[in-house]
Amino acid sequence: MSLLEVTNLTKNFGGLAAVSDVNLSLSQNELVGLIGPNGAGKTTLFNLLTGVYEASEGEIALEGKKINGMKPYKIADLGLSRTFQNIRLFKDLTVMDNVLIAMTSKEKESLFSSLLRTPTFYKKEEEMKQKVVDLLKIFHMEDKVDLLAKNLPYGDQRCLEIVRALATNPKVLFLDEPAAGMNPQETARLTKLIREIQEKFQITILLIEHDMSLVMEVTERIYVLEYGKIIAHGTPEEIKSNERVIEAYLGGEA
Ligand SMILES: Nc1ncnc2c1ncn2[C@@H]1O[C@H](COP(=O)(O)OP(=O)(O)OP(=O)(O)O)[C@@H](O)[C@H]1O
Repeated sequence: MSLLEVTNLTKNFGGLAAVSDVNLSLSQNELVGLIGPNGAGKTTLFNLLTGVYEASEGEIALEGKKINGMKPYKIADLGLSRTFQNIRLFKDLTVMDNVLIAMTSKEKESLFSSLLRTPTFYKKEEEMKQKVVDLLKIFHMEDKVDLLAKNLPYGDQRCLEIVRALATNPKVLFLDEPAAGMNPQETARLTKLIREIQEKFQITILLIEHDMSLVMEVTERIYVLEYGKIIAHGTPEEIKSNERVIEAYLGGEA
C-alpha cells in the first residue's frame, strides 16, 4: 500500500481546472519531484494535499484513509507538513521560537496545558528545545538559535522553514521551491541537505522545484504537470529525454 494515494484529483477555479484528474502515489521513504511550467498547478496541488483547498473531485488517502475534507491542522497532525514558496517565518521571533511554535499540537498541549511549572514541565520544555537544536545542527545553524529570523541570511531563512516543517515529525514533507532565490552555493548545499534529511528521518518528500539540476540530482521519480494534468511520470533519466516534457517544460526550445 502506498503512503499517500491521490486519485482523480481535480480543482476548478471558476472555469479553470488548475488541477485536473491527477493520479499520484507516494511510497514510504522516497524523494519524488513535481515539476512543470509556471501556472501548471503545482502549488494548487500542494494546497489540496494539505487541506488549504477542498478538492472539486477526487480523493486523497493517507495510509488508506481518506483525508480530503479535513482541516489543514488535522492533516498536519496526521503527518503531512509543508513549506511555502514565499518565506513565512515570524520575522521578529528568534530561530528557537519559530521552531517551537511549529511543533505539533500534541507536544504544545502537554507543554502549555501544564499551568503549574512542575519538574515535568521543565523537562518537556528542555526536550523540545534540545530537539530544535538537533534539527538546527543538520543545517549547521545551531549557533543561530537566539538570532531573530529577520536577521538570518536568506538561505538560512529558507532552511529555517524546512526545520519548522520537520519539527512536526512529518511522514510526508512537501517542499515548495525550497531553493527559490538562493545563490548557486546555497542551492548546492540545500540539494545535499534534502537528501540527508530524507535518509535521516526516513520520510517521504515531494519536491516542487524550478531548478532542474536540483530535481534531477536528488529525486528518484518525477511527475510533470502541465495545465493541471500529469503529462509524464518517470525516473529523472526518462523525464530528461521525454519529448512531451521537453516541449511543455522548455517551450519546445530544447
Ligand atoms: N485561488 C485561486 N483562484 C483562481 N485561480 C487560481 C488560484 N490559485 C491558482 N490559480 C490558477 O491556477 C493555475 C495554477 O496555479 P499554481 O499556482 O498552482 O501553478 P504553479 O504550477 O504552482 O505555478 P508557479 O510555478 O508559477 O508557482 C494558474 O492558472 C493560477 O492562476
